Amino acid sequence: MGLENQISEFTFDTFFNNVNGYYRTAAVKAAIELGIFDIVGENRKSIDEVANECQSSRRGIRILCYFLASIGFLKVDGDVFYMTREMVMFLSRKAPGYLGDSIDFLLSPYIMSAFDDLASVIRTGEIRLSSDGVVAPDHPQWVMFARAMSSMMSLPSVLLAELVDTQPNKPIKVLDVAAGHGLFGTAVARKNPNAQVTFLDWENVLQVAKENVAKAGVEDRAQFMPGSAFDVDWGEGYDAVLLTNFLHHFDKEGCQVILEKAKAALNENGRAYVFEFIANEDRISPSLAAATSMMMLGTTPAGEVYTYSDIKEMFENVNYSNVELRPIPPAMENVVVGYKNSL
Ligand SMILES: Nc1ncnc2c1ncn2[C@@H]1O[C@H](CSCC[C@H]([NH3+])C(=O)O)[C@@H](O)[C@H]1O
Repeated sequence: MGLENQISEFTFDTFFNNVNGYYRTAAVKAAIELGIFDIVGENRKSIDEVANECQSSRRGIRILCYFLASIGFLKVDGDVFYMTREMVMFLSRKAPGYLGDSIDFLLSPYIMSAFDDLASVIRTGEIRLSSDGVVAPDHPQWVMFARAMSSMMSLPSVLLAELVDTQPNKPIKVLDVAAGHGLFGTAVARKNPNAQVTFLDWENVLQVAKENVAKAGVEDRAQFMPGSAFDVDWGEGYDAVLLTNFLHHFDKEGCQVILEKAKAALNENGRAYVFEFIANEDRISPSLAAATSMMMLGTTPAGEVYTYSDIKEMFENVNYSNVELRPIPPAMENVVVGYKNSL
């Protein structure tokens, strides 16, 4: 049963499919680890063939593959399994849109442990992870994030660069805050040969950004600024400040501190670009926005996913002149552009 049906009508299945939701997690993780999506790929494979190729028990593969087909991760025709074009695009290791690496971060024991006792997190308002969870200084989890999640950001980073670099080849100065893998700033540097880009993040995470900057061949136009975005001096005169997947880790006050720092660092025509999962005003769609809020509930002291009106209000509270929502399909995230001064 698809998620849409589950939310439109509560049934017996709704209860058990959600209580047993961890079977889905386990099955998808096992399939990625066993290489099942690479074995099936663009082929049609029988249970015996899959079992042989991944050197696994026939019973295990049979039960797993039928379950994967029941949750939409494989197609089945009798006892032959195959994948749709979309499945191949996201699940085949060699496809550019491959999502499988994200489990290294999303299903890491550290992140999963944040949800061991969610009721107590909610009752006490305190996360189970030590100190500030994933927003603690120099948190090693972000190095893993930068490696595991970068492939998901390669298309969005190119789409955001299109928005940022409106006048081709004009010298511009860009600050990529909480850069992680650094793909967003790197995409601007690749698009515009006269762009200078500064990458800000924890020292350990910047090592990954440096690798990606070198791979893109733009190291001569890259600077690195280690430390906390809340503490370090960002400098000034930037045409663009990129805030990608950062604000949802903090409460509104924290976000406003960041937006205010961005405003002070921008030049008179400068713009801040917030790239985020944005919840619709109903706060239940898109479902990944509501799910990302759950992630923040478990792993950060105060973060959550915001609606466009929340983000607009935060920008307005720190006196940006204009705020505009710019979807960049097919990315699931949206961009909110804040203009320091009127156009
Ligand atoms: N206080 C902080 N100062 C600077 N970076 C931080 C801070 N807290 C968390 N981070 C970084 O915030 C990033 C969030 S993940 C977002 C990474 C990237 N901008 C992307 O859109 O994919 C991680 O790289 C963290 O290391």
